[in-house]
Amino acid sequence: MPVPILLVTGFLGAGKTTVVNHLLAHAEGRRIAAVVNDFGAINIDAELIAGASDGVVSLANGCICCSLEGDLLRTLATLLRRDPKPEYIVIETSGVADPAEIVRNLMDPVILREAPLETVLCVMDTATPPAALDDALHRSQLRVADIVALSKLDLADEGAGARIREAIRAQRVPAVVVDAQHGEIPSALLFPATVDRAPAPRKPGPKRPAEQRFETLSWTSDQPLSLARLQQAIGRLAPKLARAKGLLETVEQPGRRMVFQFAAGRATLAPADAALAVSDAALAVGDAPALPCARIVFIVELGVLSKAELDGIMETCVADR
Ligand SMILES: Nc1nc2c(ncn2[C@@H]2O[C@H](COP(=O)(O)OP(=O)(O)OP(=O)(O)O)[C@@H](O)[C@H]2O)c(=O)[nH]1
Repeated sequence: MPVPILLVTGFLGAGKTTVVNHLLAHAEGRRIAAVVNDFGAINIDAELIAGASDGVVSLANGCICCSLEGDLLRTLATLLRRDPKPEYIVIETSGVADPAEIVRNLMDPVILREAPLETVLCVMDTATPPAALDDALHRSQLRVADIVALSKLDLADEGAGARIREAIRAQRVPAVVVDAQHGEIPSALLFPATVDRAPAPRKPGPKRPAEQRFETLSWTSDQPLSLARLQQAIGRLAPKLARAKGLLETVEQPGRRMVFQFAAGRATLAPADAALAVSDAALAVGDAPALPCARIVFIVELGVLSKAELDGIMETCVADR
C-alpha cells in the first residue's frame, strides 16, 4: 500500500510547524510520521513537534532542497521499512527551502512507487504584503502548491485576507486557498481517505541554482536570561532578523521553560507545554548532555549580522554578566 506524502512549505515563520502540530494532535488514530528540516544547527522545530504520533525525524544543519537531499531520501526509505509502517508521511521544509527541488527529489522512482507525493501545502501569513509574492522563493513555494493555507488571520487587519487572496490569484497558481486559524486545516483536505491509487508524477518546474540567501546563527547560554534585557536585545536585533526561535529560561521564572518566537517583526514568549517537558525529560536521560538554559536560532539575510555582533547583544541578556 503506498504511503502518501504531504509536503508542507511556506516562508520563514509563516506557521508550518503550527499546522503540522495541529495535524499530529488531531491524527485520530492515523499513524503519521513527520520529517522536519530546520536550516540551523539546533533543530528547534523538531522539539516543538514533541507530540508526534509516530515519531519525528529531524534533519538539521542544512536544507533538504540542496545539501540534505540524500538524507531526505534515506530517511524516507527508513520510515518505509518501519514496522508498523506509517500510514502517512508529513515533510516540513525549512522556510528557506525551494520546494521545487524537493518535489524533483521525491520523483525518485522508488519513492514515487512506495511513498507518492500526494499534496503540497503552502502556509502563508495572511499579512504578507502582496508585493512579496514577486519574490522568487515565495513564487516557487506558491507554484508547487495544491493548497495555500492562510495563517494568522487573527493578527491581520480586516482587508488583509482579501488582498492576499487577490495577490495569489494574480500569480495564476491553481491552488485552493483556505483559512488556517492557529494551524487548523481539515485533515480530509490534506490526506486522501483511501490510498488505493498513486497520484500522477509531478513536473517540478524549471531547475534553478539554489540561491544562497539566508544563514543561521545559533546562540546558547548556560544561564537564564533577564526578560527585560531580552526584550531590549530583540528590539535592537529586530531590523536585521528574518526569523528567530528558541527555548529558554528567564530569571523572573526560574525552572520554567519558555518558547521564544520572532516572525514577521513580532516577538512572543510562551510557556513550553507539557509535551515539550516530556521530550526534555526523555532527552535528559542516559548519556545525553545537560541542555543549556537558552538555545536560540537566528535566521538572517547573508551578511547583515555577524556572529560577534549577535553574541555581543545577546550576552547582555544574561543577568550576571
Ligand atoms: N496568532 C497566531 N499566531 C500564529 C498562527 N500560526 C502560527 N502562529 C505563530 O507564528 C509563529 C511562527 O509559527 P511557526 O509555526 O513556528 O512557523 P514556521 O513556518 O514553522 O517557521 P519556520 O520553520 O521557522 O519557517 C509562532 O509564534 C506561532 O505560534 C495563527 O494562526 N495565529
